[in-house]
Amino acid sequence: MAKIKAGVLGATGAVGQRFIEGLRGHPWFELTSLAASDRSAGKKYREAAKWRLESELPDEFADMTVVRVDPKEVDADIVFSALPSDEAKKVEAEFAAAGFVVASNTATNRMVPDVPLLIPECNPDHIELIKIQKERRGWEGYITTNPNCTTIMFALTLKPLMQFGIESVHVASMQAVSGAGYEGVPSMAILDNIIPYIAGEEEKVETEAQKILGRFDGERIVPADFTVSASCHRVPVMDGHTEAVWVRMKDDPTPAEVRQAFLDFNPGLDDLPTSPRKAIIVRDEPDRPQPRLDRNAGRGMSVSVGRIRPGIRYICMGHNTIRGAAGASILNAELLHKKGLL
Ligand SMILES: NC(=O)C1=CN([C@@H]2O[C@H](COP(=O)(O)OP(=O)(O)OC[C@H]3O[C@@H](n4cnc5c(N)ncnc54)[C@H](OP(=O)(O)O)[C@@H]3O)[C@@H](O)[C@H]2O)C=CC1
Ligand SMILES: N[C@@H](CC(=O)OP(=O)(O)O)C(=O)O
Repeated sequence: MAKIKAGVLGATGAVGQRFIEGLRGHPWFELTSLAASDRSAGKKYREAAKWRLESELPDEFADMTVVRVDPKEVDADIVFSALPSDEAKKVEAEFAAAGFVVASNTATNRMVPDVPLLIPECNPDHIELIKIQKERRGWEGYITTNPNCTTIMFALTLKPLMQFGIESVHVASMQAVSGAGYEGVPSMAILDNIIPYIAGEEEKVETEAQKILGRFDGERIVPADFTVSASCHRVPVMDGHTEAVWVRMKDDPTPAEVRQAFLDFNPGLDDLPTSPRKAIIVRDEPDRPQPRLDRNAGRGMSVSVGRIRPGIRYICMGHNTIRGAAGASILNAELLHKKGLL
């Protein structure tokens, strides 16, 4: 089978680099185009990007020439978007209109009614929106999105709890510095410190999960009927968002029932290459999960949960630039391919 040609928009950035890492040697996708700003276009990737991951910059991409973020310059069937939101707003629709499948990691289109906000383990049926989106807009291509990196961790853990009738969720996040990009938080601001504010984050966290866990009624997504109240904080951790979660449920399950629901959760995505063997990993030690020890579980795609207590209260944690960003988009693209939409 010929591989599907993939491009990365914003390929030189923090998330762009994770895309390159995640697409290297992918069995279905071949990375054919690396796009970034005019500052980088025309340069070899190794000159344009400061490679900041622990893995080596793959040789096969180091000498690729970076192109501009322009549908006429990008050679691909699908583009993974890791652009700043304001730039994404301008160009993602242009790419979709030009016939590209756009798997976007940016906030720009997530809450647009005819754009699926996907977590394959939670709402694979929401891809039905794609047909509606294409008809409405008259596009050859289409846009899908993945959630904010804080939303995705707790939304995934809520999926197996939906059976108990979720009424309200409270979440307090402890977010890694990589979520803000390499130059996002100065070291003098975050070392020996916690910053109890992340611009725009609580608004996203308080709305996205209801769309993800909502019901597709044949025309639109009817949001899930629970409230989310969030408090978001930046902590001096490199990678891995940790979240304290309180969930009130109509059936008032015990911690043992909640633990069992997490253990039983099997979304049946074993045939997708980026899918972890376990989407949710239950840690029974009293002091887990921890970002340094648990963020790479399932190659960065598992969400670890622990400290399940009456209330119901628990901690969840996952890798913010893999499960929370590039890995999430790649998993979405794999779902689209499996469903014949790519
Ligand atoms: N799912 C999630 O929650 C997460 C999402 N994100 C989102 O992913 C996106 C990328 O974040 P991150 O990688 O940290 O950002 P970076 O600042 O590290 O990278 C930005 C990338 O976009 C390119 N770029 C910047 N401005 C322009 C422009 N005007 N035209 C074309 N390309 C441009 C840059 O190219 P150059 O190097 O040439 O300047 C670079 O490749 C953001 O929207 C961010 O919010 C990030 C983390 C997690
Ligand atoms: N706000 C997240 C990362 C991010 O960019 O989120 P979004 O994709 O919703 O803009 C963080 O700082 O950790």
